[in-house]
Amino acid sequence: MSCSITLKELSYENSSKKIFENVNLNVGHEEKVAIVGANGAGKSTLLRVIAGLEYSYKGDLELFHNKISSKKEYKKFRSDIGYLPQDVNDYFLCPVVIEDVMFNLRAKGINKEEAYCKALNILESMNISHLKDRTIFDLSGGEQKIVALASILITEPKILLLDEPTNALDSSAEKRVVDILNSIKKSMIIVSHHKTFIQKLAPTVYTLNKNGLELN
Ligand SMILES: Nc1ncnc2c1ncn2[C@@H]1O[C@H](COP(=O)(O)OP(=O)(O)OP(=O)(O)O)[C@@H](O)[C@H]1O
Repeated sequence: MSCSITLKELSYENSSKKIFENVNLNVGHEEKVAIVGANGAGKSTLLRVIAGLEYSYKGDLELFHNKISSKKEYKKFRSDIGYLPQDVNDYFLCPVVIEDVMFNLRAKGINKEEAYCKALNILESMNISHLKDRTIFDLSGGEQKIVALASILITEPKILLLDEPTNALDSSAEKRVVDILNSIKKSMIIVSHHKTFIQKLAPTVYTLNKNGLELN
């Protein structure tokens, strides 16, 4: 199987305790996998490790069959990874919605007009074009989440790491996110407590517990 993400005997501990251990996982090309588990089981930390935000792990992390053993090596793959954190507040790069959604395209050298058109298209496809000129920090938590998702999807990363993507969304926004994510053919790891959301999206579900990841 062609794997986008491979984890072998991955473990992580911070200064005071072991967060998770014995984590083994293969996520195939365009495969969608969900991870569930109790509060504090380490799901968000695991996603942060895969997203290249935590480096003091033990075991192997491979992206597209390349073993990542340093920050420098991770850099080669950073643009392939779209990471939606559980709390999106600290991750916005611009104060206005349309500017934030355009930002990563502009950073890749795409001209302003093209970036603007693409940003508008994605906001329309997510039914949030009415938010385009709003200040991000005046939006509701659910609106911020869906704007953050638009800012990630616009760059078309090969892998999506989504931490509670429907947290704070109302049912119509949740349905829109399900439809959008179902239409995207990418490798995904979705962390969520929403069982019905997961059922609609990910055929493979693991529980993270003290033994590692167990297939449900
Ligand atoms: N910045 C941090 N500093 C210290 N401990 C932390 C930090 N972030 C997380 N932890 C601890 O790591 C453990 C795992 O947290 P994590 O957020 O990864 O769990 P989770 O499974 O995502 O939980 P939840 O379902 O509640 O979101 C918890 O015991 C938490 O207290």
